[in-house]
Amino acid sequence: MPLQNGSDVRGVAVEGVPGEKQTLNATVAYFMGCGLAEQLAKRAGVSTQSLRVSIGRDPRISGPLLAAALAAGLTSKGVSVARFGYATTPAMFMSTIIEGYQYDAAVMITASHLPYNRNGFKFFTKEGGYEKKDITELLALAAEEHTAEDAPNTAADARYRDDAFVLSCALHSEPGLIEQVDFMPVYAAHLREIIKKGVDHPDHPDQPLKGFKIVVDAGNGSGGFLASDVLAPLGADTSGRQQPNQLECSQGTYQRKGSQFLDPDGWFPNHVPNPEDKAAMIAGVKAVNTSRADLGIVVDTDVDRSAVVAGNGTPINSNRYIALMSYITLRKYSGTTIVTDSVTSNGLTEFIEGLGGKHFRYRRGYKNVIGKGVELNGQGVPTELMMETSGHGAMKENYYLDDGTYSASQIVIVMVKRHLEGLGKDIYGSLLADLKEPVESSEFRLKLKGSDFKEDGQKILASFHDWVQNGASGAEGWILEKENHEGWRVSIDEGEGKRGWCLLRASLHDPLLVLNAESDVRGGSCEIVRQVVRFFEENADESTVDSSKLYQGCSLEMVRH
Ligand SMILES: O=P(O)(O)OC[C@H]1O[C@H](O)[C@H](O)[C@@H](O)[C@@H]1O
Repeated sequence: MPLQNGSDVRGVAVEGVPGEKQTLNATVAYFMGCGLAEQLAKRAGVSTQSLRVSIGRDPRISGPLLAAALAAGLTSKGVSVARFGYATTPAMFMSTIIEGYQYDAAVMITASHLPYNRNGFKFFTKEGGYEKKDITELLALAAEEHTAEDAPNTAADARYRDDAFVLSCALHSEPGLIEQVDFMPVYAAHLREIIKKGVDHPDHPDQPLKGFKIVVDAGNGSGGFLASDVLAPLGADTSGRQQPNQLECSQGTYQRKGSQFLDPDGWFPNHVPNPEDKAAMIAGVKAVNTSRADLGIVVDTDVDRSAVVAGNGTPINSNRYIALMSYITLRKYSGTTIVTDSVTSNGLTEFIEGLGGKHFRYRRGYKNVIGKGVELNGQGVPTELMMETSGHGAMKENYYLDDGTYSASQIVIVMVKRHLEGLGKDIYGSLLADLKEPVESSEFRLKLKGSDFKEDGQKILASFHDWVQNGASGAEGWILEKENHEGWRVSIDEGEGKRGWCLLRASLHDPLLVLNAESDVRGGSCEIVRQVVRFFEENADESTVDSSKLYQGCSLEMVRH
């Protein structure tokens, strides 16, 4: 897809800097590369000439330009660069680990599940993803380079003409330092080994998935290789229906239904690849139902998030996905702690505790969730799984890597092993029977209007705390949860032994307050929201927050289970 004067590369976010959306273009990517060269060389105590960095990208339309600019910045300092083309975020990290490759650092160009015109960089060394402090240091180094006298003098004029800028950089960079590397087949082989070892099939160890139909919905992101290069070579039927009379007519040709949207297309023409997105999950369910598959796998653009669909068509994302991964983890590591984000259902805690595990309900943000797991292990608290309702999940045994591929592989392994034990192919009814789900759940995102939105949001949250604690009218039977790591989660007595909850918190990245509510009774979610409306009417100034969404009726944003 041709780029138009770089207009498509605006609004880039650098992962790891919550709330500070960078307006990056190729010029900035170039300087990011210069900064990265310097930062890594300093850390490793080696010259930039001996550094090796890999760059991958998802199919987002401005990816090639940003990759070229980043590579030009790195090579201008003498760093060797490997360009992988389409890749996934977990694959990029693994390029720092897998023998024979072991790059000093890896960069993924992606904005995860966000639309085609958004971009971000994710940086890795073999120690893991960059933390906020690493990004801050990198941005400072990049900014220094930007203002340095020896910066290419074309930068200023070309700022808004990124393609021209990249071209001029390319002319100055040393092509001998850039190598095109076909890494994804290596990574796919690594994943196949994980599944083979995990299943350890007594009869056909190299084809452990023979006899299973598994379909993938990659949403035209980078995850299509899972069907063709991982599952199919292991013996799975990834196409679905076998009978000619069941083929579906599409655009005049008969096609086998099954895995879908496998080809990378940065415009995401079918649905945004995102397991949190209803359209994406509906598409995954449809693929499983029409192909009568045993399992469906739905991934986001860069495949650090995933969800699955059970053979009976039940979508397993959010709380259900965490529950399933908790079951798998607790079978291997009994009694372990599982860290999740803050909006998980009460039923999930009961489920984890029922299996003998401990649930640490922390904050939103996968980096926060994983970081807490690392911290707990450091303190001697065994913590094997860290997972968000968004589909981000990491296991200690997998380098604490936020890896949707690994989670989905674990589910494939368990399904096959259970089948070998004579327990059938079902992974829903039998494994999640004890997971209590709320009757209703809802989420409302309320805009903070002012320039001091952070402060305004904190003030509103403080009043909400007092409003609940003082038992204000409307908040009778509302009790602040004992552990609150962001905003205020309230446990709500709904009568007859039933309990709902709501959480009011500030969004991680945007000027928003977010209200989540779950209820154990029909109409209960609306009732909770009605009380929160009362709180806003009495305590929040209309000029600082737009709470009108709450009035627009619960029905719009409420999901009935
Ligand atoms: O705080 P919010 O606006 O709900 O967003 C929070 C979410 O932002 C992104 O999607 C991150 O990838 C998630 O890890 C995080 O949980």
